[in-house]
Amino acid sequence: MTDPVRNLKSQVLSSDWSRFEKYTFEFRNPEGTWEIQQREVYDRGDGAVVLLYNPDKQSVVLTRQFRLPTFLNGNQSGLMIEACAGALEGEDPQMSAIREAREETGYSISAVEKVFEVYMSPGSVTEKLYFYIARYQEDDQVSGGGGLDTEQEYIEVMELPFDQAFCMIGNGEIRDAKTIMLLQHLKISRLMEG
Ligand SMILES: Nc1nc2c(ncn2[C@@H]2O[C@H](COP(=O)(O)OP(=O)(O)O[C@H]3O[C@H](CO)[C@@H](O)[C@H](O)[C@@H]3O)[C@@H](O)[C@H]2O)c(=O)[nH]1
Ligand SMILES: [Mg+2]
Repeated sequence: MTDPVRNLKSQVLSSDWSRFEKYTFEFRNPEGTWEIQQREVYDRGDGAVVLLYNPDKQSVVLTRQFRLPTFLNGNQSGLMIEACAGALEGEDPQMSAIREAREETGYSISAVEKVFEVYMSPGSVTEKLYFYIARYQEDDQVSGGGGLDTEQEYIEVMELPFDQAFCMIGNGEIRDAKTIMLLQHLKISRLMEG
């Protein structure tokens, strides 16, 4: 297959916590003609998300934390209910999911099950997010979680009945894409039905 892009050039607009670049490139359009395009792209690396679930208790573990971008766009409290997630820190995505579960929720899980890999916002963000689910037991909780103090995360851990969490998608209390995807995955795959 012919490469769809040639003469790719970029200008760094910001390079601080993450990288924001403006790309200019030639794109081979469906008619086979090369045309010049420009796109601004945000690169904050890849991430991993894991939904902890317990079919015996019919429960899931979620987190609640302040998310500035949502506050800037209509979410008055800025709080978001999410499955635990985090940026990959140079490690295997599975290990990252296990580490984030421990840091954010306090649950020490030893294995996760892969669901899928997804580009969450392909028009502007490079991030690929690795999705996992993991069964947990009550005695897997080895600390209160809450995230790293050094990262000023202030994460609240919420253990909820699965049915309640699922209803919270419908009533708008849960409006984070990765979390909705994983709750729906649990439902579709009937993993909560024993
Ligand atoms: N100083 C500074 N700190 C930042 C910035 N952005 C993030 N941080 C800090 O870095 C921490 C990153 O925490 P993680 O748990 O690794 O990531 P996350 O914010 O939970 O992100 C996860 O969810 C995102 C949204 O769904 C995903 O985009 C991301 O890949 C990951 O899965 C944040 O809590 C915050 O303390 C920034 O621009 N500046
Ligand atoms: Mg996180």
